[in-house]
Amino acid sequence: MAELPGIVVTGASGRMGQMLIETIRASEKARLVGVVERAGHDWIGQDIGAAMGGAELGVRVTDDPLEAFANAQAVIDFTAPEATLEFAALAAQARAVHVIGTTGMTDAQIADLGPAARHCPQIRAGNMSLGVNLLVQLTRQVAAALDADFDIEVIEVHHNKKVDAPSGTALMLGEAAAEGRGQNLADISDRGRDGITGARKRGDIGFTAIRGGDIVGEHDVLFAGEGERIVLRHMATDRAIFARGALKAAIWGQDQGPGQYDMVDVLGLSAR
Ligand SMILES: NC(=O)C1=CN([C@@H]2O[C@H](COP(=O)(O)OP(=O)(O)OC[C@H]3O[C@@H](n4cnc5c(N)ncnc54)[C@H](O)[C@@H]3O)[C@@H](O)[C@H]2O)C=CC1
Ligand SMILES: O=C(O)C1=N[C@H](C(=O)O)C[C@H](O)C1
Repeated sequence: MAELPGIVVTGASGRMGQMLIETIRASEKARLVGVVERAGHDWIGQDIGAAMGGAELGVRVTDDPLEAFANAQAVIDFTAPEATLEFAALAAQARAVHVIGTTGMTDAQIADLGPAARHCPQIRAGNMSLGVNLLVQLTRQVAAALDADFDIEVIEVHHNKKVDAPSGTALMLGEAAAEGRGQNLADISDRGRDGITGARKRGDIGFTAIRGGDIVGEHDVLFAGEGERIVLRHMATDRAIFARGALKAAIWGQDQGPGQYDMVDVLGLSAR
């Protein structure tokens, strides 16, 4: 019987890193073979299970990603944009599937991921949950069915530690709405209103970001017309939904050639 795919988790001490480690540990379809944290972190050298406050898992936290990736079939990476760029090059070198959940990347940083994907499958999504990826499709359909008499606003709500805005999910939803209208989001995006902004521009897609407490992640797409409103909503109450999606992507990626993929590919959702 073929050995289960060996997976490395980067950003091991993070909110998502720990959730991913738990998810892989509990899975019968993959093995945890490495965990990476940034140099200088307290957990470097410790057993990851013990560092997380539980039983030892026999995997030590390292700050050497190249060494960790060398023996892995997949890398699951929910860290920060600069780190993800470094990991993309190293995953390519190791020919390991690179699953990228990191958000807040600039367009230039996203373009810089391209060369690495010539050597390994690279699966990236601002949200790895089934529910949000379905909501993206619904948003595209509703936007295509309505004209610009309906103002579109994407409202996202997250915990007070989140460092990027709009969220990666909000951008996915905004892009889907723009596609539904046959437009580029960059041309009609309205972000960061403050002061005398003037009336809302017809056809724009607005973004609102709310931060507070321990909220895992909530996204509304509001279609506001004269005398009626439609709201499409996703509410995440458990980070496990993102970890399960990422693990599914890492396993799915074992059968793919080099290239760039997203969760629509992984989940086999209907054509765009
Ligand atoms: N695509 C998705 O479904 C989801 C994406 N995210 C995104 O994942 C990212 C991480 O989110 P959280 O876990 O909440 O953040 P966090 O701040 O709790 O964790 C990030 C971890 O990455 C580590 N890190 C940073 N630079 C590193 C480096 N060079 N080498 C190794 N480790 C490094 C940090 O030390 C930290 O432990 C964010 O961009 C967030 O938006 C979060 C949830 C779901
Ligand atoms: O940082 C988070 O927590 C989340 N980030 C992702 C995003 O930016 O959309 C996904 C999820 O909403 C949680």
